[in-house]
Amino acid sequence: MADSASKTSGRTPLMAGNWKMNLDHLQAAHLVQKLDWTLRDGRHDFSAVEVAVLPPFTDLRTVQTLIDGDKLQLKLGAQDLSQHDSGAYTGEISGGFLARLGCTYVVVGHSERRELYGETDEVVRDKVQAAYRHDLTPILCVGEPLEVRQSGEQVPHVLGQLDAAIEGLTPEQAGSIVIAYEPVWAIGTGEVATPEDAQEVCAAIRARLAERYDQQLADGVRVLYGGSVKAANVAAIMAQTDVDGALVGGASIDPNEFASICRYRSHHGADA
Ligand SMILES: O=C[C@H](O)COP(=O)(O)O
Repeated sequence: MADSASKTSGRTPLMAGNWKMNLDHLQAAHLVQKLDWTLRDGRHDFSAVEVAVLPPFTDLRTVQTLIDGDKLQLKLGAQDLSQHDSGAYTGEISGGFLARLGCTYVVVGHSERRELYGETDEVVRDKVQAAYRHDLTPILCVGEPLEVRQSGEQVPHVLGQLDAAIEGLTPEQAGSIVIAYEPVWAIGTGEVATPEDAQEVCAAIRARLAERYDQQLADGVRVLYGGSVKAANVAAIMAQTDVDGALVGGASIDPNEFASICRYRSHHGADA
């Protein structure tokens, strides 16, 4: 069986839970403790499959305290950051603040930010740059809306977003980015892309990185899939050559379901 346990890419899969605007800091503490307990109980190997939680800003301090205090192996990230570092930007959050809170990752360019808050490709590019200024790893989201998919233009659409967002990155920066392919029509709809759909676009993303940088760099970049990922469908998606993890929304606020997603290899009998 061509499951992910047989992948030889050398890329460590990443399962990142984007809680979106769910769970206050008390609920966050409960979820993280339950998630950690469930993963440890299943003898999860965090070095084989990295696990990150991306809570709302107001939960970050609480989750950081738990991770530090209890020596949890979960990674922490935020869902957005300002393109600016400091100053008169009411309501905004600097990447510097996130770094001080122990964040490793920050989501940039999620389709909900692009659609609901008017984030343009230029803003996304500036936020990617801001993330690197603060030693945060961007999880750059790209993906096509339904009408683009229906017209068969998903690859050029996604590559256009990618090109705009990585403009000006050094090879060192580009080599550490995480890219999440999230078809907009699959987000929160229960309509997951087929594994072949996910593979087509994830492979095109990697090929574009190889064109712009080099093959070795592209081979090291993790490309995630996001959109209605659940325990029941994750193994088939992860079996695709160019899919290196998942950006999980709804299913990530259920600790049992998310732990099961993180342990997707065990669905095929391999220990993860
Ligand atoms: O960031 C996560 C994605 O938007 C996917 O969300 P979903 O798993 O609820 O479809």
